Amino acid sequence: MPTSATPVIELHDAYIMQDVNTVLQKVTFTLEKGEFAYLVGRTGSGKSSLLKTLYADLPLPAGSGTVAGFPLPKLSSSDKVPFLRRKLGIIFQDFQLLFDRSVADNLLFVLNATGWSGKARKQQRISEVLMRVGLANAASKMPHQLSGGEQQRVVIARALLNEPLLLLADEPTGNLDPDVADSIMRLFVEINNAGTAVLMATHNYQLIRQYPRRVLKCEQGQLLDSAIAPFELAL
Ligand SMILES: Nc1ncnc2c1ncn2[C@@H]1O[C@H](COP(=O)(O)OP(=O)(O)OP(=O)(O)O)[C@@H](O)[C@H]1O
Repeated sequence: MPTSATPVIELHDAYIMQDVNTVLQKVTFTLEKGEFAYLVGRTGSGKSSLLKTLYADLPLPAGSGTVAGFPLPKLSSSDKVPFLRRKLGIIFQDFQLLFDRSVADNLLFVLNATGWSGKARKQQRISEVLMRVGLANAASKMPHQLSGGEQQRVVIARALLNEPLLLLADEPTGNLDPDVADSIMRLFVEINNAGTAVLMATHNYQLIRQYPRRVLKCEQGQLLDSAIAPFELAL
């Protein structure tokens, strides 16, 4: 099991592949516990593919890597994927809420799927995460009664249910207007300040300038790292 000094992500000479095509090669980087990094790069440069590899939706065919202490090679085809996913919070641009049930039931669905028991315990956890994202009064609402920003907060609450070590976010502010994007970003900063590592793919350079952090950039099949060699942010 990981110790407190174990990074949450460790990739060494990793190959990120889509089918038979190499998207990124020789990817080497480490994300420490509680660290925050952006993931940038042009459309099609490999951000989503890298994130998918990290949550074992794509295999790691060459190189080595661990996420939350789980070795990635061969993991995507094993029955251990759910154990990895319980250590992660995964947030996509399109919210993927279940629109046929309330906010509380969306969260309950995940608690039930991840082995929680005890009605009172589950209600308590749902209240806690909704409070955390500033939606204490939204439990009984249906997703369509919420704004886009509020729906994204529910998605973030859902990702926090199992106290993840790491949040992987793919364009979490992509469909939101600038003010709402800023409030979602502040929420990510708060969550990160409380100790959860965050890797966030984004095209929003304004947010990066406003909340400067380490930047990983997918470019021409490689991953550049601002912590090793600073680069211009412009696309
Ligand atoms: N399901 C798939 N099957 C085959 N190739 C894919 C698949 N998804 C993406 N690709 C290809 O992999 C490459 C990287 O795509 P990826 O979605 O990782 O880029 P991205 O940087 O996340 O782009 P965007 O900013 O548009 O989301 C692209 O060439 C893309 O066409």
